[in-house]
Amino acid sequence: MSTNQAPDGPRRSTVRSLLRLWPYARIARWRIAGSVAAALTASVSVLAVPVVLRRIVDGPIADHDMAGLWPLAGLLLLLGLAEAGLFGVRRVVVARPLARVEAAMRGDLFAKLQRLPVSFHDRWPSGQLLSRATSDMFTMRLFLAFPLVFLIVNCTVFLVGTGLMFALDWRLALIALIPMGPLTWLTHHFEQRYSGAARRAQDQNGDLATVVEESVLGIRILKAFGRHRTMAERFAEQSRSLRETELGKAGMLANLWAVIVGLPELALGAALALGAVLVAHDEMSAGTLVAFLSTALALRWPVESLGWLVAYANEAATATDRFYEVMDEPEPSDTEPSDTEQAGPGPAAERGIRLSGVRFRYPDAPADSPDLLCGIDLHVRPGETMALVGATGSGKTTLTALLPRLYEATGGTVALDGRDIRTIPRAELRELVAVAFEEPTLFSASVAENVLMGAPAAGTEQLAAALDTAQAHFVDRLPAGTATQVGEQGLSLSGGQRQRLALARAVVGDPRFLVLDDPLSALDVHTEALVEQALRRVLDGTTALVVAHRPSTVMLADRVAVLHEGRIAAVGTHHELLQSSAVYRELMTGEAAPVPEGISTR
Ligand SMILES: Nc1ncnc2c1ncn2[C@@H]1O[C@H](COP(=O)(O)OP(=O)(O)OP(=O)(O)O)[C@@H](O)[C@H]1O
Repeated sequence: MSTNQAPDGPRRSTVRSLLRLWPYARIARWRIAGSVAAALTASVSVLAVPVVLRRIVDGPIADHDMAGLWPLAGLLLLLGLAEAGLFGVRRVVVARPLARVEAAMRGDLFAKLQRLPVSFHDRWPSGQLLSRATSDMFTMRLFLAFPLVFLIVNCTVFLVGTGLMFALDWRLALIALIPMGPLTWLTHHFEQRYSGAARRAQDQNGDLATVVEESVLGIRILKAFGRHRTMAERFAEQSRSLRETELGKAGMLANLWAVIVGLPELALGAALALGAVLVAHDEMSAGTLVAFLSTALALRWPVESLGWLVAYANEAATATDRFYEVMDEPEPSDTEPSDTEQAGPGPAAERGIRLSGVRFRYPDAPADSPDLLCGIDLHVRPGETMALVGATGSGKTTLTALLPRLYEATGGTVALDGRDIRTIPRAELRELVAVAFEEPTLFSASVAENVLMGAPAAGTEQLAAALDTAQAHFVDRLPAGTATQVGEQGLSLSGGQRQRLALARAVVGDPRFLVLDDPLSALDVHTEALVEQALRRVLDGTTALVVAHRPSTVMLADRVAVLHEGRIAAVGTHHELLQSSAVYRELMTGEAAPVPEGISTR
């Protein structure tokens, strides 16, 4: 799916999208209602001004009664103060709870991202997710704080003010309202066009975040290859597209604004001219004309604000859509096992890891390509270490990712100790199977926190043992030992050091099943030998599948499985396979002919 395009299909309804904010907005419903009440009272007090003005003009001013003027002038002042005070109250009432709403939405989005399968993250650029968790959240919060309140308040004020104008003089009111028809049509038309542009801008914002993130994370490569200029150009281009979309939005809004402001002014001018004629013919009092004028002026803001309120509502609806595009993603099912399935390990023959007829293809693989894995049958006996070898790109990493259900097999079954992994609760499965990938990922946390991620309940002794197994003694020389913070993604450590910490993380929980994806690839020969020695002890007590590229890693295993063209082509010991499997021989030695007995393959 393209994540930087508005989804196709029927045009979405702004109102329906905004209604989806309710589950979160309800956290602050009373505060929002209080805010609406305060703003409404303030606005209605503004509408009381023309009524008082009429009394002043037709009363004390017409009668030259100064004594009668002061109380009414005092009332005007009070109305002004009430309006200012209530608008202040509105801001205070709503600010804090809306920060809570935003925090709740962001928390749910983050939790959802953690639960979504790896295949989702393969599809979605991280910048798109980042912008949904930041700028979109801000847009939604701001909408609840201001535009939502003003949409309700301004519509109410408009209706009350219109009623007041009709009560003052229906002829003038009719003239003043003539522009409403064209304005309604125009706003509807604007909303349709603006929503497309708003979506485009928010998606482009996400793309821009992706470029920034990639260039920051890949800064070493960019510098080393002198590609920072190319990246800067890419950034400038994305930034230009975003600017053009934003300018387009501003242009649309400016055009609407010109009509929204201009048309009512013309109508008001015509109403005033008629009013002046009526006053001259004594068919209307001067006070009524003043009151009508000030009512019409008080309605200017509600009408003029319509453009940006509709625009902002649209942005918030788009942000809501983008938020729910992630929240609505189906999560992998975590089937609760039945009693029989929970009964524990199956028969002895079924113990260990068993893959039967396992098929797999990536969702975005070309339709005419064969499955990457097309019928894998493999049994790793309990306590056995099985090495998995195969040409580069043959699917070894993919196969290992099926065990902890990072990807779901598209056919066949994977069973651990006789239990289909789809029936094992995910949390339990992740405890049973520990993994270390070729690309070791560390987090901005201490060494200890990174390693203990593999077994949160483990103590310092297990931590030390795991570091020892992984030959990660370099930790002792770090400034604060295991409490040393490793930089973002562990970039302050060398590749080999990161790999050893990842290995320690995999073994710290003493897992029942261990999956290692070429765990020693970044180590020098000396360290590799030391890690191998220690690893041998760990592998003795566990059932393991180890992806191996080099004979030295293969030597850790009891048996070797050869992955070739989506199937297990051969299984046997290293020496057996050197004799019997041409594919294996070629992989290990680069030669297809049998290797004479006694010749080392290292
Ligand atoms: N997330 C993904 N989405 C789509 N295709 C993928 C994805 N990950 C890997 N592939 C493709 O699947 C194939 C197998 O990849 P995999 O990483 O499993 O191979 P491998 O045998 O581990 O390779 P290597 O020995 O180089 O590590 C490759 O052709 C790769 O392009």
